Amino acid sequence: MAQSLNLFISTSSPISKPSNSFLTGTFRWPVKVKTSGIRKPGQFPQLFITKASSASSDPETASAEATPQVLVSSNGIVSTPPGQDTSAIDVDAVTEAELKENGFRSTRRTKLICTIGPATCGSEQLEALAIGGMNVARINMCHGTREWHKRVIERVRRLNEEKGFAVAIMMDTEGSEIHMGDLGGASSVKAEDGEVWTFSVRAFDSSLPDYTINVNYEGFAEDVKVGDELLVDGGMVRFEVIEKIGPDVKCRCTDPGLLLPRANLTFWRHGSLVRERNAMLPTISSKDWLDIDFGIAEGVDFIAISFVKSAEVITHLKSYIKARARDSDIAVIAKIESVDSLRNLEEIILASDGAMVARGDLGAQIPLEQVPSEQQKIVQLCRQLNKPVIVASQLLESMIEYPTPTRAEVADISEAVRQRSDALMLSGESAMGQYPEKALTVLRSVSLRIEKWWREAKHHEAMELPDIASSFSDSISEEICNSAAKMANNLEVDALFVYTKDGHMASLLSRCRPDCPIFAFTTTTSVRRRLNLQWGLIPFRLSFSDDMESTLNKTFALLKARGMIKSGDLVIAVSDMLQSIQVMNVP
Ligand SMILES: Nc1ncnc2c1ncn2[C@@H]1O[C@H](COP(=O)(O)OP(=O)(O)O)[C@@H](O)[C@H]1O
Ligand SMILES: C=C(OP(=O)(O)O)C(=O)O
Repeated sequence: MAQSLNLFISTSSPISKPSNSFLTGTFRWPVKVKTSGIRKPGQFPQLFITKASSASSDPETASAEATPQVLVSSNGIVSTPPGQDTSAIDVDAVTEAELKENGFRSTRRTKLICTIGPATCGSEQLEALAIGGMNVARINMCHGTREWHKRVIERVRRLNEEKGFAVAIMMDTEGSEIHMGDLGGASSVKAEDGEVWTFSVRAFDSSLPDYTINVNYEGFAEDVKVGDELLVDGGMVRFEVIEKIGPDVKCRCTDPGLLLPRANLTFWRHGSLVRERNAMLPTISSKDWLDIDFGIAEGVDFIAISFVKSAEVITHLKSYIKARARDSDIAVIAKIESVDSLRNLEEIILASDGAMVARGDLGAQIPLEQVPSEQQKIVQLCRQLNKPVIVASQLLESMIEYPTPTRAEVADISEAVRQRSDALMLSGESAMGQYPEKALTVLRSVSLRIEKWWREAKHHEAMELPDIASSFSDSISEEICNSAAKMANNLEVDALFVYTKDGHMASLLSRCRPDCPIFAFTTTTSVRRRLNLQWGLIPFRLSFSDDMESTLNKTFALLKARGMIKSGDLVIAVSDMLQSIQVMNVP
């Protein structure tokens, strides 16, 4: 008889215990729980443990003994008497089309995001990144035209369709930040120590005069004062303001470095950030709204909002998205990169679908030495509140120019992985660097190594995960996922399976950061892509059949075909999809 332990939570509807149930454990049948009226009886999430069939991929040699016992009814009880079911895992249960659609194989837990720019926008380059582990492609609306971004989105979508990837698209808005203009077509310009440059709000008709930088903020010349310090790209290059002449501001370079097109500008006075009118600018500019319309029309998976100051802007954007596209499940990511966003951190994260620690701009707004502790705080808070979190910027800055990372960069990546952030993001390294694929390889191999070390050393965190459920049925999901993840670690099972409609239960499992991989099965392509941002989730899209057993067989078959599980593996599965499971009334 197959190794099988089934844990069910049923409604209090009057049902009797069937004679041949598999119920084991410390609870009594029927388990009485009060229904909140949110879900109908029989629609509760569910947890069970099963053992992968010892059947080889050859159904001829399949053993009925090892058939997974997955037996459910709408009232939450097992059926199919032991020994009667002889169906082994059938590799034919999964179609060619489904195999092709689900080509994704990595069990790396930390997800990787690549900003797409001139160095990576071609189909072949995008495919190389997808093969190299890119889970999400980020397009930054601060650069390039909408037509350019549209072509990138089309290429990524084609790649997903033709090669079975689930690369999600994240559109990042420009926001109302002060930034430099284009550099007259140059991809970068070096500013040397002591050189005098002019920062001007003037619109130049033809090409920019030498040593001149255009600034996008009308009030710039009025706001800065002689003696102010001007930081480009969060301090990568520094200038001192030496003279103001009408719309022109003359500055001397004090810390040399590379000026990149449209780099962010901040100015400091007597060691403090000057926010003044910049702080009054709207979070979402009129250009951003047009970009957001573009993102909605293109069906991007995530919209990242720059310089979020409060939760209201996130709530406002989410209702706008719903009004524009009723069925849209675009997730909104808050970029934490300003003093205001730190001040209102918890309410912003609660209102958002995820957050980004945008260390580039954050490091220009708070002292650099505070960035690591803020990063840790944001990562932990996001996990507690069950929101995916991205650590971004300068992870491999030196690889924009050089083929190998610095030791300090490797240590920085390791720390973000050790903190269990959901995702790491490449910016200039992949957008315009000389070694985008190599940079991605470094992210991948460092992530894998630290994750492995963490598991081997049995570093289970004792992090307190607060209850976050807002309804009774959500509480059930949360308890099941917490228990399943704990059980998975204690029993050292090989995988967690989650069958999920909207991804919620998958994210609850991910939040626990269990040791084993989490295979997440959903029926929707967009949910699959969205889950691809979250720690430890390996998302697949499949159509489910009416009975859970054949769905389970199908998922085993898919994973076997992909070489991701093997016969005899022990699996814990949870599901929030009982609605679609066949009703089998218990006599
Ligand atoms: N779509 C694009 N077109 C041209 N250059 C880009 C694009 N996206 C990114 N880049 C380049 O990569 C650099 C780093 O990207 P990113 O961090 O997203 O931008 P920024 O820090 O300027 O907001 C940018 O400064 C820019 O030089
Ligand atoms: C990711 C960031 O934002 P952006 O690239 O838009 O400046 C950052 O500032 O770290």
